[in-house]
Amino acid sequence: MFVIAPGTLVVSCQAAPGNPFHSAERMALMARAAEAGGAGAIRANGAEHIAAIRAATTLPIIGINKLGDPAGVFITPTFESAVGIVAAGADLVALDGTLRPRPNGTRLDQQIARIHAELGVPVMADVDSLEAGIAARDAGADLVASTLSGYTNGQIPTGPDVELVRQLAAKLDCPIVAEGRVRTPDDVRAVCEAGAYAVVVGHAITNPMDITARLVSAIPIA
Ligand SMILES: CC(=O)N[C@H](C=O)[C@@H](O)[C@H](O)[C@H](O)COP(=O)(O)O
Repeated sequence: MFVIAPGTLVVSCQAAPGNPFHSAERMALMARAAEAGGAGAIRANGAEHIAAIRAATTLPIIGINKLGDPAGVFITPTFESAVGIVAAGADLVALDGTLRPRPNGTRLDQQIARIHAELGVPVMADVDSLEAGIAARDAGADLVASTLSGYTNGQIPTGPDVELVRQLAAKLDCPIVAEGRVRTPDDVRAVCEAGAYAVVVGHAITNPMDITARLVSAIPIA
């Protein structure tokens, strides 16, 4: 049971501190707007925002809890960080599934096993490579997502990692979720043709600052 249906567009309703939309109420409005537009699920960060979104929509929620240093493992890095988001209403927990060292020497397979056993929800591993995806599936992940591709080394690419989605879909026996820099209908088609089970879109829908900056940067300098 994967919580999200095949062919779902998931809208990531996140706003970091410093973003004028950084509040639970505003993220709940984003979730309602996403639902009205046809989204089939929401991705959200932190117990407070998830609780507000849970009260505003019946859509499934992929919950995360960003903690610690963004240069390392910071998306739901421990079992403990998953407890509050499930209590707040998350139906599925997403967590860092890269091969990087985890906090306090914890192991991915142990974290996933505890989430399954004690919280009773499926787990989606956010990975950055085929190798990490294979390891995360072996560790018990129910779904694998391309979320962290482009963020763990070097320069951040402009578009989604369609090739990683294709490789994960060809190799793994679980749903593959395309996430990260999906911005246009062509991007959505490309990741779906590559084998994505579902597609997560964040900034291109829920971050007006990012949308504005991209359009401003397209204005020719006089
Ligand atoms: C790398 C990282 O921290 N990704 C985060 C994961 O939750 C979010 O900041 C992204 O917005 C989300 O993955 C959706 O991606 P995009 O906003 O590119 O559509």
